Amino acid sequence: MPDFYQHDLVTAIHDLRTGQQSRLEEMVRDAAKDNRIGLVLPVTASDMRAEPFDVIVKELADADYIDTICVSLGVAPDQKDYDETVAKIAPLGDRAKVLWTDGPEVQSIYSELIDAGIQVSTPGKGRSVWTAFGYLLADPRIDTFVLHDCDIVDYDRLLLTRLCLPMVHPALDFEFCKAYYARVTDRMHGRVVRLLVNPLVRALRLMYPSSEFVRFLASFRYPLSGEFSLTRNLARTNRIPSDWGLEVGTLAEVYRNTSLKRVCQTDLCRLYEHKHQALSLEEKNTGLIRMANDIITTIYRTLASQGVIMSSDSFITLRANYLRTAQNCIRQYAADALVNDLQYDRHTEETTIDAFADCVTTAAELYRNDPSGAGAIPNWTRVRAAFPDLTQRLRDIAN
Ligand SMILES: O=C(O)[C@H](O)COP(=O)(O)O
Repeated sequence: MPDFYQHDLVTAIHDLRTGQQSRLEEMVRDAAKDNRIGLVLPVTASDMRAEPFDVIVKELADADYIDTICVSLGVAPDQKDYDETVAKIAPLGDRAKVLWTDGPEVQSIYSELIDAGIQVSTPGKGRSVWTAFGYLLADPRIDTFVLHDCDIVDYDRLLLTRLCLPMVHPALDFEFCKAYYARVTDRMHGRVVRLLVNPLVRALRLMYPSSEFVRFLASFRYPLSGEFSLTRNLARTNRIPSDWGLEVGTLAEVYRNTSLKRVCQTDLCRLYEHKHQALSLEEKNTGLIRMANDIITTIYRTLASQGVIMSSDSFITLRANYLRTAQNCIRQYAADALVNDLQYDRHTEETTIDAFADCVTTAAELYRNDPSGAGAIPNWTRVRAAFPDLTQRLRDIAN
């Protein structure tokens, strides 16, 4: 995306197509001598067996600037899932370990935490990431934590380089770096970002103009990207939502725990493609509708925690305003698609925003029934206060 526009609150690191991969890697390699990097790869058994994971492992074999790799394996009930993952990552050497979150040892740690009143009962990417952060925290040498998904089609190391460099380069002082990209094949994807989050955040800006958090959210070009890097300190102090609110919830924690000038977003310089979830308008508790509900509820809860009062009337106005804004977005996407020679199914897009408008209302109910949301996993600072040796135990399990 070769433009150099900067949003007001969050620095954008653009891809101006001037940096050579070898040169960028050399910079990361130099910087990583003093600022060690730990990489978290959350993976399910089915993703581990899919082609993108093989490509990722092949590419990472040459990423010698990554000190430690924690493959957090979930949705993997069988011993053979674990054994196969261990075999697959063997080319990465001793720096890479599999943390099997469905395995008996990690499960017994979760039970211990639940007995002590620490909420880790919801399986999913949030819990896998949290557990992997614990594994990395046990090693005091690791300063920067990086995370990316394992279903990225056409993965190449440049993506990793661009996530690491803003964090580790000694001339820069960022504490959190979020990826952005366009999700495009022969059509535009990223339905939740394009058709829900972007118009919803615009509607929220209109209704709550003094909310700096809403302005912060509006500054991200792809607020749902699953790829980000952060300092050890933030990895320790951020709470992690265990549901689909993970990405937006992480932004809320970053907003709370660091200064805005230490936050940036980086263009991963690619048309990013991954597997797609179904959008079933009938099934309210699965796929993209479930994702939408979790995301909106996380936003409501975050606003409430910042003192914003949302009444029944404001939810009615928000829904109406969201819908109008989303319709405007569809007009913009249709124009963009046409000039880029992409397919564009306007009818499906319109049906989708109707379904998301219902989510704006459903999430209001969810929020009213549980305003503070018991779902987030406590941060590692709190957990380590209760269980000082826990991170080391995770390390011992994986080693
Ligand atoms: O990023 C998003 O909007 C959601 O993950 C859905 O993405 P998709 O429309 O590309 O499946």
